[in-house]
Amino acid sequence: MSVRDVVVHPDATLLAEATAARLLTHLVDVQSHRSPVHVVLTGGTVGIKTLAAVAANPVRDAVDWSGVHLWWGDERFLADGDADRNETQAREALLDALGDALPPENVHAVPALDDDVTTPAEAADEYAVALAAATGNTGPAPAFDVLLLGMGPDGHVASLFPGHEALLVSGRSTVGVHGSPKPPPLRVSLTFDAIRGAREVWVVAAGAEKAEAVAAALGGASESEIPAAGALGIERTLWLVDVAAAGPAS
Ligand SMILES: O=C1O[C@H](COP(=O)(O)O)[C@@H](O)[C@H](O)[C@H]1O
Repeated sequence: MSVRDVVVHPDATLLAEATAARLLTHLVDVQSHRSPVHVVLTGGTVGIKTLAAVAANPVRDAVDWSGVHLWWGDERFLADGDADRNETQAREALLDALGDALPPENVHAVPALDDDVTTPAEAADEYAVALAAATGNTGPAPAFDVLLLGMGPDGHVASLFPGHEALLVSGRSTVGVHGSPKPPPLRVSLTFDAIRGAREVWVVAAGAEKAEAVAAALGGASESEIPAAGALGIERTLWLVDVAAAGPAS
């Protein structure tokens, strides 16, 4: 049976540091009985802060990064190296610091806008092929070991926004997103099918502006209203929040 836990940390900095410590320990634990390990990264404020905290944590050297594959839950459809790409921010926060320990072929960035890939749908299709290849083409996406998700104040996770048609896409692992209410408007996202194929889903959220969405998601809101409510792991769904995001009841 899937378990849901909520862990509240004092502030955004401690939330990021505790999430980083939790992630590193979890990777070490999983590597004691399974390889490779598939991790899905998130963009966003706390997501990137968490990656920087991983880079600064000495336990990162206890992880065998050659056996870790990194994916993204969503990406802003921009040119390679654009400062607003989640990949660019993740490279600056963590991947560059890992250096040779992390083989480049283990880093599965969402295709960027270029001469060959000109629409979010093309990028999504290419990413779906990469995801399926990682399963040996036996399924649409790996059973991710940990899937990290930030959450916007509107309750969006990855690039699945409230009321958006991308929420309804099923039977495939990725979707091209047009008209994102948060800039940039063009994005690529994992679908709920791919998200819900993860063993563990960790939603990280900080700040009072997220409190209403956290309460709604945990209080049984529909996923069309609050997409974070539909982000569930097969074995565990973990909500990692700070006091402000947990709201007055915490
Ligand atoms: O645009 C995005 O926003 C969300 C949440 O970001 P935050 O700054 O409010 O924490 C993030 O999860 C997503 O990956 C990103 O593309």
